[in-house]
Amino acid sequence: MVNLVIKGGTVVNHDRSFLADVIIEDGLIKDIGENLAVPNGAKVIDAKDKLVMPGGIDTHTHLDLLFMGTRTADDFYSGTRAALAGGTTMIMNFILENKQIPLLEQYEMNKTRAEKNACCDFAFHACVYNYNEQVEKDMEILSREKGINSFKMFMAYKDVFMINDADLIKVFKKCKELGAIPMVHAENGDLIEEGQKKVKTLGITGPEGHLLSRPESVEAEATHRAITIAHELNSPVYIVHVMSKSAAQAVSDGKRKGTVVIGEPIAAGLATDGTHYFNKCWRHSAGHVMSPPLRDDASTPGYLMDLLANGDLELTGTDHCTFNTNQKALGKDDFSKIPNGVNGIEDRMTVIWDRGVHTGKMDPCRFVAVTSTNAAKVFNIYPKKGYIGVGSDADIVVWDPEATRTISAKSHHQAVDFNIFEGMTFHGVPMVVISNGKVVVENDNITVERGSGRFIRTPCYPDYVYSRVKIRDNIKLSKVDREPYTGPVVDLNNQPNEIENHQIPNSNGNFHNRPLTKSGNRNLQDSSFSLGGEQWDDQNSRPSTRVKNPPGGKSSGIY
Ligand SMILES: NC(=O)NCCC(=O)O
Ligand SMILES: [Zn+2]
Ligand SMILES: [Zn+2]
Repeated sequence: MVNLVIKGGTVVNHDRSFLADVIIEDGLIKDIGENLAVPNGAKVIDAKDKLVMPGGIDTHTHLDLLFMGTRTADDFYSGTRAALAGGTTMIMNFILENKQIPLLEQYEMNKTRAEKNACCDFAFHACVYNYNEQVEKDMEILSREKGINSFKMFMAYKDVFMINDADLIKVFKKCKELGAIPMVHAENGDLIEEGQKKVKTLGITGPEGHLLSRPESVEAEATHRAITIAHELNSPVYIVHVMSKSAAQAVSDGKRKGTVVIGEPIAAGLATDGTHYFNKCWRHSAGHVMSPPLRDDASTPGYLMDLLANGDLELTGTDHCTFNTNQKALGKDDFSKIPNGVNGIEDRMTVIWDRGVHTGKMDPCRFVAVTSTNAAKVFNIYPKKGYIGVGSDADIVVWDPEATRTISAKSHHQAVDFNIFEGMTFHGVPMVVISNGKVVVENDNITVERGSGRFIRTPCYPDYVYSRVKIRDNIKLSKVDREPYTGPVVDLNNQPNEIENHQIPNSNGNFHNRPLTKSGNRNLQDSSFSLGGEQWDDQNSRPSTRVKNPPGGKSSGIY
């Protein structure tokens, strides 16, 4: 049965745009073409002068999350309803429960809640806090049987969610074995702890302390570390909420070096900044507290948008994690107790259109790529999602590129009582939103059904991420064929006493004078000269010959 015909609009996909009608039947796109006949009984949506685009996919949400002692203002119902109001038709929510609860149980809890309440389709990312046999088994079941292809680790939130580097490496390796995507919240948790102590010692207790204790370098260092680990393991890595210029630069550098790194800026970081932390109004200032913080370098949003436009950053989420003012007030006397998180689920599409397309930084095709298609590709659900094509899910937004929306907590559909974009006017507004073939938003009327959203499985080994990884794994290092060395070899037990007064490092890298042997030579039998497979030069104590020299003179950075 034909349900809907979208007439006369410009269809915009990530790769091209063209004038066409779109016919929708049973939740799927049935036909696309010019001047299609309207089948009997079909509802017609007039899209003249409008754009017909794949509904947005928000890669990063926290709905119904208990965090820092309190539960988010938005649950799966209010959050997905607001998402649809803004033109987002699918969300990807983090499963983030108390780390004592096994991952599989966390998954079941979240799936039950979402299936009962979500109004749009949803998928999940799981979070991993450490590595052991149980976690390994759960990761296998989640990815092979339960439809989860992404695992997030926190390099911050010390003593709560933070994972150590050794376990982080193990999780990266496990993800690679499973064809899953390791994601990281990249901030140095140990340095944040130091920063918080320092800032509090100065008597700073207000929200500005949040920014001051988490400087850019703390985000950039962890971003660089995560990318380096991925590079050396030939693993992909997904950096969630890239918030600063220097972290974004680390992502760009990683890409240029050939690492498969996906950088995700969020609506907040693309359109507002950390100068708000210095606002005299505590409520206003605390309302912007999130981690990593918005940056007080006011050129940051424009810079992040530039990188999103040129491809260095790949896709967008919101990190929608909302707390009302009375919840933020848990930290009224101590910034480190302010629940972290801001809104965006409803605002993202409009914010990115305005700051990205309306400014001329990106074209509508790139907008579709960064708000929908690239997410579908990265998480392996393309072209079911993220594409206007025959057979794809009918998740569609009819977009008015010229209409404007002034955002306010008074009129938004998010449950939270604060909006970080309060009073800001943006171009680009969804006129009609179609979710699973049903009109759910039309001229500001929202008609959603609690529990109508479906769980979308994200299969492992997305080509978009893994095809390069697989090819590179097949490029084997080979040794250099050469004639064996047949010349003399120094006898270490019978050397002239030429290093008598030199200090040489022991195997810990400490320096000490070696005792002379009876023969008057240094006793070199305990081989302090060999550190980690490297020969050491006695004169200036640095490696002189790399024993494990890679073939062809290549360093380990072959990618
Ligand atoms: N980002 C934030 O401030 N809150 C949500 C948890 C997280 O993603 O770190
Ligand atoms: Zn995070
Ligand atoms: Zn988050």
